[in-house]
Amino acid sequence: MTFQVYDTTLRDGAQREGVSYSVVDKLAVARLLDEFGVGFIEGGWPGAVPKDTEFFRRARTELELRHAVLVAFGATRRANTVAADDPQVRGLLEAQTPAIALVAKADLRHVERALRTTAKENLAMIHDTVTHLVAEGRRVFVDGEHFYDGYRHDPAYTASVVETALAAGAERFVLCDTNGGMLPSQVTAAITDLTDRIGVAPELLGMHAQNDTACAVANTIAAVEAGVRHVQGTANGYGERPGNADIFAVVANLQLKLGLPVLPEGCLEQMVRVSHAIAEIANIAPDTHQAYAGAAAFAHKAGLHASAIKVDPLLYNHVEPEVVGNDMRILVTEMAGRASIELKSRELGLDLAGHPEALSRVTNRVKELEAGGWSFEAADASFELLVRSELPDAAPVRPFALESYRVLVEHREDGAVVSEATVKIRVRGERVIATAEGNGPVNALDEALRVGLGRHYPELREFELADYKVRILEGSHGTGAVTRVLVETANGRGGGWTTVGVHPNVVEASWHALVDALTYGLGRA
Ligand SMILES: CC(=O)SCCNC(=O)CCNC(=O)[C@H](O)C(C)(C)COP(=O)(O)OP(=O)(O)OC[C@H]1O[C@@H](n2cnc3c(N)ncnc32)[C@H](O)[C@@H]1OP(=O)(O)O
Ligand SMILES: CC(=O)C(=O)O
Repeated sequence: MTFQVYDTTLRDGAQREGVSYSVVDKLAVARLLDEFGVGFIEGGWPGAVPKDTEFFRRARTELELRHAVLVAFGATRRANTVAADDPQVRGLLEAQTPAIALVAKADLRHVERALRTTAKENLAMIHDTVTHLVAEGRRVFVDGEHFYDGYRHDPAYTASVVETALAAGAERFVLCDTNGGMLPSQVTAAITDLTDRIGVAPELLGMHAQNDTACAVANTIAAVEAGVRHVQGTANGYGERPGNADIFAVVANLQLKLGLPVLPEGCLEQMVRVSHAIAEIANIAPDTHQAYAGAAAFAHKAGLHASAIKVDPLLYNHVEPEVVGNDMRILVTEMAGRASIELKSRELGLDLAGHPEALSRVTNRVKELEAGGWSFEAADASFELLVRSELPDAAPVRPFALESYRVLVEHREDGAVVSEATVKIRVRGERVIATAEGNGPVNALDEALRVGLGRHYPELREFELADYKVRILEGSHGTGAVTRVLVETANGRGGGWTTVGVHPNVVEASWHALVDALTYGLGRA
């Protein structure tokens, strides 16, 4: 039986607090999920949510899916009605999707207290709705809401819900951990007990796990290990409350750990791109530390890790990052050893392997500076300048020598605050004095430097101060507080670099970061 990867980013994922997709967003997310190779895309609840109705209407002409089947989601008919006459069920057919997912009550307490109907009528609601939709030519999935809680409370009744749905023609019965309270061992036990009790083939079952115990991915994998062959999840784990099973981690675990080829060839490598693109559309900052897809998923800080990675990257990576479209990165911090510095330098195109003394000097310097509040982790450009200054053949060309700088901040009578900076520098043998105004002292200093250097370095015009971050670091060991400044510079062609400066005085800290930014940028230009 074919393994089914079923995505519900556009339905359950849209139930996450703060997410609100437009129809255009939903179409774009569906295209991305298709590129990732999922087999099913649950697009929303037509008839209940107007945007979802519109999504399915536009999908008919605007979506060309290569891998996925579009699924409309809804509920069984209401109690004591006829499925064919239920407007909500009609809405599902009007979406004109090849497949429909029905949420059905699988916990007797919900039947009696939320639906306020009888055990028997709930089974009839499921049976009638499934047979009606199957007769209309639809593939039907039944999501058994609160399956696990219901199975604990009254296993015989919950098992009869599963039997009713499958007997009515449902393609899969999906075991939902709706409240997300299960642990993997409990999932395994329930599935084993259910299959023993009613003799259902586990391949006919699916798994839908909410993440309230932070076990959604683990619970999904446990279900697969118990024989389930349909998994549901959402991009980046978006979903109601803490979310859903992250479909990227689920699929990667299935392919790379259990050896199940659940995606078409070449699709797993799309993971990072698709994950980040969907985060962008959802307007949620990508989770740097997300397993597999996060920017830090293969980032190594500890010196000992780097020393083994130098021998073989797989000694400290559980898989090769490239298989999910990610990259390994070495972070340079106070925890770096010589191997970290060597590997990071290699990443930047600088070979320190043949310069053991320079390598030791850079390692010691990084440790010293980090102890004083510097941070090179996010400031590759400053790190590169530090390495280059230790390599005779690669030493950075300093574009100017400083004689002095001065910054004034003027609060005028009308409330305007203006900053003015003057720099006195030597550029290619010439003494230059330049003054400029800015909306703050750092902006004024940056402008004054550009005025002073502009005639000799016209390429400076392309550089732009893109971001500026300040952090006050509390003093320790009897030292005063220092200020750390990170400056991000854009090169006007979509690229950029980050530099760092540290000093008790914020202007001086900024000056260091600015000078590094210009030195690095001009060196590259
Ligand atoms: C576990 C999940 O996440 S399932 C997905 C849930 N998603 C959503 O709820 C998002 C979309 N929902 C909606 O737009 C609305 O809730 C609607 C259109 C579905 C229903 O809206 P309303 O008719 O105003 O009802 P309301 O939301 O207050 O209550 C739901 C009704 O559906 C009934 N119901 C709940 N589950 C089911 C079910 N599985 N089968 C049939 N009826 C159900 C409830 O008993 C309640 O009926 P009542 O009005 O007679 O009390
Ligand atoms: C269907 C669903 O989203 C749930 O039971 O959690």
